[in-house]
Amino acid sequence: MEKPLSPDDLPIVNGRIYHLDLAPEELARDVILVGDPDRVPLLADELLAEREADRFHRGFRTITGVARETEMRVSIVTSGIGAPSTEIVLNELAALNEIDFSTLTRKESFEPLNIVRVGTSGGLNPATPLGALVLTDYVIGLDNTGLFYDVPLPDAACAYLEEQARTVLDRAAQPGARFGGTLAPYAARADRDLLTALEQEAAELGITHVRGITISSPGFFAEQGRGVARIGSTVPGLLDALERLESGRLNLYVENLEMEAGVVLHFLGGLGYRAAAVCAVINKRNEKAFMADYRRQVCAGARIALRAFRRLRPEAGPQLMAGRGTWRES
Ligand SMILES: O=P(O)(O)O[C@H]1O[C@H](CO)[C@@H](O)[C@H]1O
Ligand SMILES: O=c1cc[nH]c(=O)[nH]1
Repeated sequence: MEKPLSPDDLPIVNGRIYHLDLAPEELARDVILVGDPDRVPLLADELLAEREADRFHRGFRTITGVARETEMRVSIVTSGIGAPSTEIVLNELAALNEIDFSTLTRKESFEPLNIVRVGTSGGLNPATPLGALVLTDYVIGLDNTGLFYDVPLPDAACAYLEEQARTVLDRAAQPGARFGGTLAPYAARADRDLLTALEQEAAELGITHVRGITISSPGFFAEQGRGVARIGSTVPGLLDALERLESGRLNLYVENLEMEAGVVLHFLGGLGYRAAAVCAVINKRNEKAFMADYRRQVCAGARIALRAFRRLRPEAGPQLMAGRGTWRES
């Protein structure tokens, strides 16, 4: 018999997972993951008919309820900013889904979660307008969080992108830079069915969108080509280098730059969950433009995610409240 997990392996406090402060029954099978905790109530107000759970701990807000339009249960969860914070959240979501909290052992069977990151990003393709939604087809992670998870390469395109990214970053490194040549990009891809469903829903709703390659950086400033006083950059021409990246047979543009999609698609793909990312372009560096109010765009991203979940699981049907605090999940 499997040994139960100990609290230092998986901290659970009063039946709730430590950072998210959630109990297993408070998590829906379909999840929208957002960077900003304030985006959780924004999307809940806009999209949910009823709320079941509303938790907030260590900056992570989660609201679970039933979506007005699809009548399906959904959890809207905060990832926080960047791969390290996101990695904690993803592990806790997987634990909520896969661990029996009463015995602290792994369940013999469970349904995979469906998770869509709905975020904001900087646009890299001059042809893609401000406010458009980028549906990530492939992602290149520049963080090293993903490197701690030895996920097999999803396909040959990922191998090609990793090689390309390594080459352009090495070439663009500042000569003599202490860390030049040490960046180790990893590639991952969105779940094919989820991506197709998102694209269909965006097209059906007439939402401006594009499918492309996303770059996930481990930070916002030097890691995204922004200058910093007094400290040099390891890769000063980062944006130009990324724009030169060739996608080979994929024939996709490098569309956007953000901070979480890499670890989301890499880690969840490795678990066999369905994962995708939809990020609004809120700035364009070539136009010196920045969109401070992007509420309409993230609501549109979340709406196509909800409709995509319904497209993937039409058999789920309306998930109405069966009694206070108890839900029928299919
Ligand atoms: O709007 P969110 O989802 O937070 O996403 C983007 O915004 C943050 C940076 O401002 C990073 O988290 C980046 O990935
Ligand atoms: O430029 C941007 C805009 C949003 N999010 C990012 O990570 N970068």
